[in-house]
Amino acid sequence: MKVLKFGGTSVANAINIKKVASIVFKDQPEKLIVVVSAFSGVTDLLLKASSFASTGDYQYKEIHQGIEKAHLYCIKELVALQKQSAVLSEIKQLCNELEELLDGIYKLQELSPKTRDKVVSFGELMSSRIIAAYFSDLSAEAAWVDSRELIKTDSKFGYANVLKSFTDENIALYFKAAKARVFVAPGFIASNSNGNTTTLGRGGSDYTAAIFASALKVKSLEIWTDVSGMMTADPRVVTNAKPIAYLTYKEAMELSHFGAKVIYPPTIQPVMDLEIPTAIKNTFKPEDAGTLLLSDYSNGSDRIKGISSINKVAILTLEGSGMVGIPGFSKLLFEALANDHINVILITQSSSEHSITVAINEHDSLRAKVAIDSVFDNYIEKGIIYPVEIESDMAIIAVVGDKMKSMPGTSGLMFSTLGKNGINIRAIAQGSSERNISAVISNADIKKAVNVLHEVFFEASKKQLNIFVSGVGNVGKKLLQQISRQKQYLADKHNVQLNVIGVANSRKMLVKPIGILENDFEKELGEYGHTSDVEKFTDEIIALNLRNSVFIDCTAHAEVARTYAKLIKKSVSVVACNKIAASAGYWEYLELKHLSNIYNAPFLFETNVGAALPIIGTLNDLIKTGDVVNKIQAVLSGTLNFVFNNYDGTKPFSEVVRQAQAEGFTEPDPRLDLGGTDVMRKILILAREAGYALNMEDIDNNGFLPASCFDGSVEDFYKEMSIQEAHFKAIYDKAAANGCKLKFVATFDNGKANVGLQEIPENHDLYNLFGKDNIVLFYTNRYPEQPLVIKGAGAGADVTASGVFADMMRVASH
Ligand SMILES: NC(=O)C1=CN([C@@H]2O[C@H](COP(=O)(O)OP(=O)(O)OC[C@H]3O[C@@H](n4cnc5c(N)ncnc54)[C@H](OP(=O)(O)O)[C@@H]3O)[C@@H](O)[C@H]2O)C=CC1
Ligand SMILES: N[C@@H](CC=O)C(=O)O
Repeated sequence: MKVLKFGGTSVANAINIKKVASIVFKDQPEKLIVVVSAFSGVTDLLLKASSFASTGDYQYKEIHQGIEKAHLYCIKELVALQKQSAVLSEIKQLCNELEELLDGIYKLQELSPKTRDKVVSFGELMSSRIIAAYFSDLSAEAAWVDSRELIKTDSKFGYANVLKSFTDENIALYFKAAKARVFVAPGFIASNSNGNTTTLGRGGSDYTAAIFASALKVKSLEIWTDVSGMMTADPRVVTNAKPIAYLTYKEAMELSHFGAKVIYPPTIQPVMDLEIPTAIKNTFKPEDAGTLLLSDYSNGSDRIKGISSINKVAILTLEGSGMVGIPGFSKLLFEALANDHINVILITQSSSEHSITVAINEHDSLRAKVAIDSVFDNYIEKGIIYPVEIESDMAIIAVVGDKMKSMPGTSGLMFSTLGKNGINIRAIAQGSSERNISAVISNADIKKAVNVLHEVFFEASKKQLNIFVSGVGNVGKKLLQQISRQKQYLADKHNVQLNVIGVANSRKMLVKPIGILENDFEKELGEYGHTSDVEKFTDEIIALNLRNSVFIDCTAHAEVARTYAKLIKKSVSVVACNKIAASAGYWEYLELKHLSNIYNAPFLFETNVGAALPIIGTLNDLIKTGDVVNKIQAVLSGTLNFVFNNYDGTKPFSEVVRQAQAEGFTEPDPRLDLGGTDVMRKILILAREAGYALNMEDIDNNGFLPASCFDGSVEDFYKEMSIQEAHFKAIYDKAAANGCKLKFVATFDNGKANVGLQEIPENHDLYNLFGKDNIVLFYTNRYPEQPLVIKGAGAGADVTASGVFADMMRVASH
């Protein structure tokens, strides 16, 4: 014998009920009990109607009519015409009874739990009658059975307790004598010793099925629903959630208590006691394996089977010296809550016994405070206990799995993952069964928390990186192209999934949680983007609160650089080719590095010096391994190297500069390159990364541009450079006459830094430097005479974008 239960959407309408029939009558030669719940939404409507009636609101009539119409319509859709009249009159009669009951409530304007149970029972009574009539139409072996006659409870209306042995005996006797093969029984409803209808709690149809299953010690119980089993997480929150093939009863109990709504928690106890295999299957995809609940299963090593959460929780903390070492203190606390019917979801007490924290439903929090404070008012008056503190807007996240007790490191992984993602944990609880570790966190973090934990426990194979690019000019655009080209490779070979979620330029910004197509970003930005606003862009990133978020700054804008601290404090990593932050005031630079450490969000800017050349990374490695940098000599401007490599007076100086700009080597404002500011920033960043506390003001700039070039706009700058052509020619001729090349050199020596144009003779390390190349010579304790040299292309959108990309991948593997 088997028990099958169909609920909610499985019995929403005639089409779905036909699907149920195809499952029930498919190759099932054995006896079956089919437990059904009310048609989808009907229980809510019945509750609403009774509540309207009790407040004297005539709308209950309309609801009643709607319910009647829907049920009669369903009969016409399901049952053959010649067999309809019997069931139509049965349902009509039930509808009349229901109407009389509602009229009575309306007249008395009173609704007791007993009457409410009676009203809601009509949902299951009608659905089961109709389905039984339909099944009888399909097979002569089908019959209706009244669960109220068989399942006996106490009189706790709304949530009645089953009188187990009496019920078991009743059920066994009944089915021993019954002749049909397929029995259709209403779920959820039962009766007390006086024959009054009781109910088993919302979702109680699952429980009805389990009661039948355990009373008859059936071979299996099947709970048919609209999902393919219990999932590793709520699929509405985690897109990669997957069905769990096997669960122990205890794991299922933990998951269902903790918000996984697939099975009604009390259902599990009766089947667990008798070790009845229980399958959770999908009516709409019967071919899916679903989830099988067993007492134990030896294969499978997943230490965590699922992640669940409860929202809208408040935590109450009772604290004070008055509770230390006093027996019975917690009893008083929990009695106060119990007396006020307040359910406690989680408890934690520090071993110092100085505080107890409990989590409860948010809507009970004020009642709980009043109840507890009044019990402890004596202690509060004496100042040895503080009044209860309430923290609302909390949520509980739990990881569940039997095997975690035999595998160390589960809680370590859980908490470090939450920590790495900037999720603050307010309280922790782990039952002694070691089957569930729960943490209380802010409600705002719950989606992110479930996703990051799902990623580490179930998707170890793919890490999501959520990318926001500010600045989509030369470098930003190239970066998006590179991401687009490389995405599949990274997903396949490195298990990193790149999602570009936001882009912005100075005019428009767009944040699109489902992702922006990198190759189409200009179109999307144009069509759907809003007016750009640096603050709003970062606020949206923070509000989205996506795991592994990385903000990429490809602008040259100070306002954008000013947002880093705010982002890092929310655990958003920052990758910048914009040099403004790392070359701002020393304390601002240090603050960002410090924040990056405490919030565990990388702040990376390798491209600030020498584009994609591994200069900052190499310097960091030297310092980390104990080397000391004594001197740096470098050519750090791609623009200036290009200009002086290409200028010999045959073409005007200003035109060579224009060419450098057209090639994408210059800053958005080329005066920063020509005036030496860009190189000052770079040597400053190197000195700082080497451990020296320098500022821009500490650097001497031996510039070569006449002061007049800095007046006016960028166009004025180009005009002025043409006017000053003779000045540039003279500088060039003098160097050439000395057999030298012109290089704009940056030096850091003995704690001091300077930049300036130098004539470099042929035998010098800096002489053979072509095109837009950069070179850096590090003189350190380990490299005292022969410096460590890094040389190569030091500017250009493509190389810079690749350096930014590499920093981004460093964030991914952080
Ligand atoms: N080019 C190179 O070789 C290297 C460049 N870098 C750095 O890369 C950065 C970008 O350079 P590059 O791509 O050449 O510059 P571009 O001028 O080509 O691009 C700058 C981008 O920033 C956008 N922008 C400006 N202000 C804002 C703002 N407030 N909010 C959002 N976006 C804004 C611009 O928008 P809009 O288009 O609307 O003006 C544009 O999309 C610079 O900081 C530079 O120092 C670093 C190493 C090498
Ligand atoms: N404008 C810079 C680009 C890289 O930082 C340069 O010319 O080197």
